[in-house]
Amino acid sequence: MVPQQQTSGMPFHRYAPFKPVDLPDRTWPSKTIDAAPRWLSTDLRDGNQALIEPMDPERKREMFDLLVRMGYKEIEVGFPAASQTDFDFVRSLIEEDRIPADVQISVLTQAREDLIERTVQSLVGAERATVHLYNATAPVFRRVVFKVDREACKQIAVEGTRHVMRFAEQYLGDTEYFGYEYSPEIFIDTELDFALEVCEAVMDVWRPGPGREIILNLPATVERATPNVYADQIEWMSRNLTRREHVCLSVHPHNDRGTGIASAELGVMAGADRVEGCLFGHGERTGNVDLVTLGMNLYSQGVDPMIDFTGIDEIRRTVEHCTQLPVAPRHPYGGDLVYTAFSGSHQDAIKKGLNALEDDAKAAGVPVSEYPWDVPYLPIDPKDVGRDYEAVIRVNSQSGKGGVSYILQRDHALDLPRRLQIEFSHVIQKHTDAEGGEFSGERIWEIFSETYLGEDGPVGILAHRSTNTEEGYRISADVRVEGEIREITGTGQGPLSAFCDALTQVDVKFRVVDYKEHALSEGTDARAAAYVEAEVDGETVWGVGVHHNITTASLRAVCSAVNRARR
Ligand SMILES: CC(=O)SCCNC(=O)CCNC(=O)[C@H](O)C(C)(C)COP(=O)(O)OP(=O)(O)OC[C@H]1O[C@@H](n2cnc3c(N)ncnc32)[C@H](O)[C@@H]1OP(=O)(O)O
Ligand SMILES: CC(C)C(=O)C(=O)O
Repeated sequence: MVPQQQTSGMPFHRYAPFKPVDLPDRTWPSKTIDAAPRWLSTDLRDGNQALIEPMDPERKREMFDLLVRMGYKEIEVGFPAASQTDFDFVRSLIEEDRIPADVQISVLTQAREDLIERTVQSLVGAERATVHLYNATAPVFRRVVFKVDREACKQIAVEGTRHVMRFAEQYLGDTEYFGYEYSPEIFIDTELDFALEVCEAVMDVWRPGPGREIILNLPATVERATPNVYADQIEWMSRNLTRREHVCLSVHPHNDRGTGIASAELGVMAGADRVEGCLFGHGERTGNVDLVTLGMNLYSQGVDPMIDFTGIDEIRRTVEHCTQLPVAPRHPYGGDLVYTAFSGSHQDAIKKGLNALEDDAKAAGVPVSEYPWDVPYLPIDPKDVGRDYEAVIRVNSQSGKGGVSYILQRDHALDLPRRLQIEFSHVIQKHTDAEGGEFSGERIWEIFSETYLGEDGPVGILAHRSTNTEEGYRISADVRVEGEIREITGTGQGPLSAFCDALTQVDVKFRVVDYKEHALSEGTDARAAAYVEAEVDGETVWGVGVHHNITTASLRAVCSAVNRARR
């Protein structure tokens, strides 16, 4: 019988389902995103206001410089009326001339006259700046927080906009470009017709037109619906707003349901021109939408995010330092473990994929870094964000031959034949089962060396001399057998068969089943590896030899197989 789930007993009846938007001719589902939206980083405002310990001025400056380096052109730098620290930070950016000419800073304020005046004052001397005004428009806020009806709520926004314009005229005469942003806070819970009415009333005051845009930012202040509902709301607003060509429609998703990314992406498909968020999703509660994931999602689809993520680890470290909060190891694109595979089948496919990529790029005469990426389990090339392949494959008890042999290839250029890969992965498996935990490249090499390359077994080769005549190959070798040094001779078609023939003189019955050799390095210091699969005294085993001389490497591989069979 199929298992039957039981009722949770939790009071789920306290929560109402979200009302869908009546938009049967919605167009966003068939849209694709083929260009980056405008980005606004609110790390220094929404991100900062949600920190356990808000950033001190030094950390704020570090964050600001990082955002500028990455290429953000719109940066919300604070809430200057909130505190002297916030005010002073904005002043320091302006007075110390730290804002590049192509970067627009913005500052947030409530719609209160005294706060607006102080906010505008913080911007004196800025070449480019935006004031961002908000008031909550959702029913529960009108009823509980502000105790106003719709009309009075709208008037808060309208009056606030008038104050912004008046104070800007009074204090910001020298500002080259003064921008204005308005947010009906809790937009997603606001009746759409009312959100539209308030935005229209604000626009009537600001009077957007050519060269005078207005940013209308529609926040999912607390994410409460599936992302398709937000997309419907955005498309509805985009269709119904007047003066749309002078409106920069902006989305500001939070992540309460864990779908902030989808909300932002569907919002852009629905007509948003701009996205507000924070690096690695810092911000109130579960955070603002994560700008790193959004940008890299575009990148992984072949769209230029217009933001530089090449040093993702440095970005992460700086954000961790500034926010004093860790980024989770599984965080998309930037977490420690996100390009790492422990499991055998993943490792196998990645190894094959990376090898194929190299071969295909070589065949096409294109550098690997430019060749179209198509490697299983890795959505992007980790090298594009400054990671190397070191961490891509890591070995523990879940790993198989692909991962183990990948590490030997990566660290020691050993290209193990398939059946040797299988044999050695069983050796590793015994160790991981017994010892647990992760096995480093060094540990794997240590086990490989002990298993195949040790020279202290019952049989060892000390020296060899050979002649190649018309009758065939003749070898004479000094070998150590059970501590005794013997000279043995043999003939064959090559050094390997001649040595096998010679070994019969010391009672070793050796038959080569498979053999492979390859160079490990180039130049005068070149070394080679030889792999022999052999039937020794009735048992099939692999042996490995590594030496500057390829013949010595192959004879060592034979001794390695004999020793393993006798061990
Ligand atoms: C969704 C968001 O992230 S919005 C941004 C939120 N960020 C912050 O609040 C951080 C900075 N804020 C602060 O430092 C302070 O709240 C200040 C300085 C702005 C105001 O401080 P105070 O005057 O002490 O007010 P308080 O913090 O209690 O805020 C609540 C008051 O502001 C009013 N208010 C809240 N938002 C707004 C708004 N957007 N416009 C006008 N009034 C508002 C409330 O109705 C309430 O008024 P009341 O005291 O008359 O009931
Ligand atoms: C001020 C607004 C944009 C905000 O932060 C929110 O609604 O989340």
